[in-house]
Amino acid sequence: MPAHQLAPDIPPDLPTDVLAAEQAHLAESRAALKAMRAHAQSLSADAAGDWVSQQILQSLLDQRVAALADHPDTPLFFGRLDRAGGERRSSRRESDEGADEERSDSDHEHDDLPGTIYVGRRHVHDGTSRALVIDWRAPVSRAFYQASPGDPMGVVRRRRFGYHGGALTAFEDEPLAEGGEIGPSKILTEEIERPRTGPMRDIVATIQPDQDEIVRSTLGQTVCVQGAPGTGKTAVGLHRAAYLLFTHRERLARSGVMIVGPNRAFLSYISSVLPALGEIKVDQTTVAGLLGEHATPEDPMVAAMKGDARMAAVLERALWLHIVKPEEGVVYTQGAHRFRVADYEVREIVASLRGTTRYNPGRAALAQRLAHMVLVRMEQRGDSPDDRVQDAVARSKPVKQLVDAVWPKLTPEQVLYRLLSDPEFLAKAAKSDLSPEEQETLLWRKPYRGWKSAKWTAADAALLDELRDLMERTQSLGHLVVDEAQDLSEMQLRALGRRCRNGSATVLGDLAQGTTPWSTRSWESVLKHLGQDEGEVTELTLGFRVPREVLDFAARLLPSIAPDLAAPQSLRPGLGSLTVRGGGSVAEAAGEALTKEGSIGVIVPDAAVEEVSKALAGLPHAVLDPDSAEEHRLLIVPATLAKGLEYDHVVVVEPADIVAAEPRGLARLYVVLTRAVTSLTVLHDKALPPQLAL
Ligand SMILES: Nc1ncnc2c1ncn2[C@@H]1O[C@H](COP(=O)(O)OP(=O)(O)OP(=O)(O)O)[C@@H](O)[C@H]1O
Repeated sequence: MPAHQLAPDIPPDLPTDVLAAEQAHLAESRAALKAMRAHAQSLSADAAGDWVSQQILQSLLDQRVAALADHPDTPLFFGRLDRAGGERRSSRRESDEGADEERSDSDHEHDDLPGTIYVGRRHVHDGTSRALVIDWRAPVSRAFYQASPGDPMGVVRRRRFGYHGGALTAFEDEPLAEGGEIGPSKILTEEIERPRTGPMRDIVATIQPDQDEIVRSTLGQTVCVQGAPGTGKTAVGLHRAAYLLFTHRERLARSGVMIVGPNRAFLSYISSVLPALGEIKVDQTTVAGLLGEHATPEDPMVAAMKGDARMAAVLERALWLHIVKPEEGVVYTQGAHRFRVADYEVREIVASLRGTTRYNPGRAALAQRLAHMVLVRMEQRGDSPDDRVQDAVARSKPVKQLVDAVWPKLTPEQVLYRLLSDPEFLAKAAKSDLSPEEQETLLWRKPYRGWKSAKWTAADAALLDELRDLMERTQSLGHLVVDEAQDLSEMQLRALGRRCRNGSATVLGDLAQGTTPWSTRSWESVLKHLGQDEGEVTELTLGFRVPREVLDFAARLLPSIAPDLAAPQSLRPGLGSLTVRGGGSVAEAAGEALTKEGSIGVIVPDAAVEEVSKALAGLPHAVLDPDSAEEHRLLIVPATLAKGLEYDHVVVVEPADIVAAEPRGLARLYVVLTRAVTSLTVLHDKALPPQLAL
């Protein structure tokens, strides 16, 4: 076991000379980072030739300066590796597959590394380019997360550092070269146990080996992670984004990386993790943010039907049904001359374009092909028209009129409006893909007066997006991280799939936490609809958030909501963390929680928010508001917004009402019962669901 198993306060048996040396290294690294920042600040964008280039260069320099900021409360390094041999050696030997394809600048500087390296949040070097701290994402840092006595990966000793505020106050050694077992790390446990305040924080210092495997999987690999509540899926997804951006900086700067989460409260909760890791250029959004903020309420049965992947073929037919069989040709007049394209020629062109192009480029191509035929006629007459003439003919009135009549200009809204309001048109588009009853389900009960006044729902947003893509190709990003993916409909998955068509994805979720009527039952199906069939499904099994006692309690719901999943495991026993109270007062429970350290979430049925807020009138509190930057220790959280969030102390009010509020209410209850880090208090006046009865 470690030579120096230490608490974060300076322990009496600490070898002070070793600690002093490490503190000196921290001071030296901080000074070097300051110098790197000063150097970046001194660089001028004036060297760039024109004004636009100057602005671009200046923005790059500003980003570089921002990335080099030293946050005094955040440890600059958290680990050290003493590698076999001790002499300077090359990190090339330790490179991994992904990093071989493309290397960041800082990696080039790692070619000749000292035998002892410090692993931290960013790369720091002194004036002679000696590496003082190495980025956790560099290939050589991998051993910090993966090395074990069974496979030391060339590491003799791993040292973990403990910090108090910004000061280095402890360390703990793990000898790796001597074989045998190493016990649990106290510093690691303390980091995991640290009370939560405010938004989610990064886990770079304590990423576990199985999590690290996912974080460092190569850019081309789509990974799908099934994991029980609190196993670190979200954390892993965010760290993978940071890892990929570091390893493939140039490529991903061009194509982009995006995080898609379940709601704005969740986005606000995770928003500071990537910036803390120096990654400020990642879009974080919700499905609604991506597909359109349409939120007209809708019967879940109808929404489920609209979310079915069979709609894709129906939409495709609906769009192409708008093409009218050409019955006439075109006559183009130039001076005294008339040039004709016959009706059968127009039919041939249309037939050859159909199915070989998206709708809008097809329209443009039809105009150009007609113009080209006119040009051929001109040439046959002895003229020598050039490309400009072809463009002019393509834009001419007779050609435009014919194109509009045969291949009409459309918007996605027009097509969907027609589909949802015209039974005959729907029947034609649906063919045998949808039964008459299913078609009936889709049709608006009360059609809108026109497509412009139609009010769209969240499920419609995915249909409109599908149509938009049939008209014009959607641009693909380099990598997409999709959180809480179990809740997405097949059509939503297709929409996200388009956005990583030429890239890859990290898909995160838990089949047991599916709360929508269209929640998936299998990850293979999710990958299929995402268009990433080759994706690898993997599982995280150890929970970091929820104490065992609480997790075991919540897991009683599993046989009813996800019978195929194994019971989740928790890292932390958390004895005494669970209280179940019949007839207890919410003000009293919240008051008790306020006497302890950390954040408090009072999770209530959505309909009870106001009532509970009144009951807590005597205590400073707020209702969870994703758009407010204000921080409150005591928050009332509507049950439907709790997904992905966590609080030190959770009070769950009236489980029976949470279950009764929606068709997958039991799964919702499982979600809310698994938000607690330290304690869970369940208050009920009504009977608990039978699965939970103690
Ligand atoms: N290796 C780790 N070291 C320290 N903390 C960790 C580690 N992995 C996860 N955590 C912490 O555990 C908590 C749960 O992580 P996270 O929210 O990523 O889990 P999740 O699997 O997405 O949960 P849920 O399914 O409930 O949304 C977070 O506070 C996270 O920081």
